[in-house]
Amino acid sequence: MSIRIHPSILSCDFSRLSEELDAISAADMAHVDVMDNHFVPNLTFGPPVVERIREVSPIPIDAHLMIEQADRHAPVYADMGCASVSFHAEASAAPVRLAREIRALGAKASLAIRPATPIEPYIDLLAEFDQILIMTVEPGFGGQSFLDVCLPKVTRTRQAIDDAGLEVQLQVDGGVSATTVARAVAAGANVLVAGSAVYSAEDRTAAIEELRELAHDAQR
Ligand SMILES: O=C(CO)[C@@H](O)[C@H](O)COP(=O)(O)O
Ligand SMILES: [Fe+2]
Repeated sequence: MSIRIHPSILSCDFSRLSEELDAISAADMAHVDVMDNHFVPNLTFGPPVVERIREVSPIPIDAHLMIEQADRHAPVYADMGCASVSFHAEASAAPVRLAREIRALGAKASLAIRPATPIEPYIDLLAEFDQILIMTVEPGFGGQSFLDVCLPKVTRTRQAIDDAGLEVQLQVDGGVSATTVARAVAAGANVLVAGSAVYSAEDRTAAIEELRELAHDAQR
C-alpha cells in the first residue's frame, strides 16, 4: 500500500501555527492530536481550533481524537471537514455505528487502539473502517520512545487486512523516526505519524522526505 507521511503538529511551535502548517506541505496530511485531559493526562484543543486549522491550511487533516465519549464528539470533526477521523476503541461504546456516521459525513473512519488493546476483537469489523491506528507509545505526549512490543500487533493487523482483501490503511503513531520507521513499515504499516522527528528538524521538508525514502526502502 502507498506510503503516507503525516507529521503530528503536537511538536510544533503553536505560537506560529500557520507557518508550522506551511512547513509540512510535503506531507500527505497533518496529524492533529485532540486530547481532553480525561482519556489521556494532557490537554490540547478542541473543535474551534481544529476548524480554524482546516480553514487556514490546504493540507488535509488527520484528526486523532484522544477523548472520552467518542460516540458523542467524533462526528463534529467529520462534519467540519477533517479528511480522516481516528477515534479510540477504548472510548467508543458503538464503534461500528460511529464509523458509519463518520463516513456518512464524508470523512475516512479510523479506529485507534492503545498499546495494551488487542486487535483481535476488531478483526471481523475491519471492513467498517478506512484505517486502523496502532499506537506505538502510550497516548498523551510527543517525544516518547517507540514501543517495539507493539510490532507483532501491526503484523497481525496487516495480515488480517490482506487476508480479507481490504484497502484499509494501517497507521502507526508514536516514536516514529529515521531509526524506527523501517521496523514499522516492515511490520506492515503504511501511514507513518511523526511529531518530534519532523518538527525538531531544521528542514521539515527534508525530514519528511527522509522518512518517506526509508519507508519505501523498507517496503521493497
Ligand atoms: O498521539 C500522539 C501522542 O499521544 C502522537 O501523535 C504524538 O504526537 C507523536 O509524537 P512523536 O512520538 O512522533 O514525537
Ligand atoms: Fe496522534
